[in-house]
Amino acid sequence: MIKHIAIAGNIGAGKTTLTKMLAKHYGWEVELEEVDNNPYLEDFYKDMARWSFHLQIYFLNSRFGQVHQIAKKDRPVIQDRTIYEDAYIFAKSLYDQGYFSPRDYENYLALFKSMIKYVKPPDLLIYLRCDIDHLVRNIEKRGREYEKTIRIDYLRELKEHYETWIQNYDEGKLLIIDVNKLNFVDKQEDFAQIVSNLDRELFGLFS
Ligand SMILES: Nc1ncnc2c1ncn2[C@@H]1O[C@H](COP(=O)(O)OP(=O)(O)OP(=O)(O)O)[C@@H](O)[C@H]1O
Repeated sequence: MIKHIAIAGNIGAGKTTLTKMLAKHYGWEVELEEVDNNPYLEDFYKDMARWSFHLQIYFLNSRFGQVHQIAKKDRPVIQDRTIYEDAYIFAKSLYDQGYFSPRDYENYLALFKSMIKYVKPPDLLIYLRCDIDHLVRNIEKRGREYEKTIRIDYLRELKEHYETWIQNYDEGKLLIIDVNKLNFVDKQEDFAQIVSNLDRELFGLFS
C-alpha cells in the first residue's frame, strides 16, 4: 500500500500548494517544509557562501526528523520536498557554484551518507517539472522578501540538477507532472487531471 507520498521540485514549482490540495482531496496527513522558523534562510539568501553549510545542516536534520515522523504514522502522509533534494540538488549545486568549500561539502556528504541508511524512500515520488520563467513568475507572485535576491542562473543550475536526479531516480515509483501548462489552483479541470494520473498510480491494477 502507498503510505508515503512525496512532492519534489524546484523553488516556486508549486509543491506546497499542491501538497495541501492533494492532502485535502485524499484525506492524507501533511508534512510541510517549515520556512517561517528557519534560522538561516534569510541570511543565506544575503550571503550564500557564508551560510550554505549551516543552512544545509539545518535542512538535513529537519528533513531527517520528518522522515522519522512519517515512518511512525499508520495513515498515508504527503511530504513537501525530500531529503534527496537537499543533498543531490541544493548541496551539490551550491558546491558546484563554489559556495561550499570542498572540505565542508565532504563533511556534509559523509553525514548525509550516515543518515540515509536510516531513511526509507517514499512509496511514490511526484516530480513537478517546471520551466524557469514559470518559476520566476510564481516566486514573484508570492513576494517573499528574502527570495528577491534569487538569481536566474541559480534556478537554472538547480533545474539541471533536478533533471539529472530524476532521470536516474530508482528508489521507487515516480510520477512526473509537467506543471508549465497547468493551473491547478484556479482551474478545476487541471487539478482533476493531476488527480486522475495519481489515481492510476495509487489504485491502478498494476500499482
Ligand atoms: N536544502 C536547501 N538548500 C537551500 N535552500 C533550500 C533548501 N531546501 C529548501 N530551500 C529553500 O527554502 C525555501 C522553502 O520554501 P517552500 O517550502 O515554499 O518551497 P519552495 O522551494 O519555494 O517550493 P514551492 O513553491 O514549490 O512550494 C525556498 O526558498 C527554498 O529554495
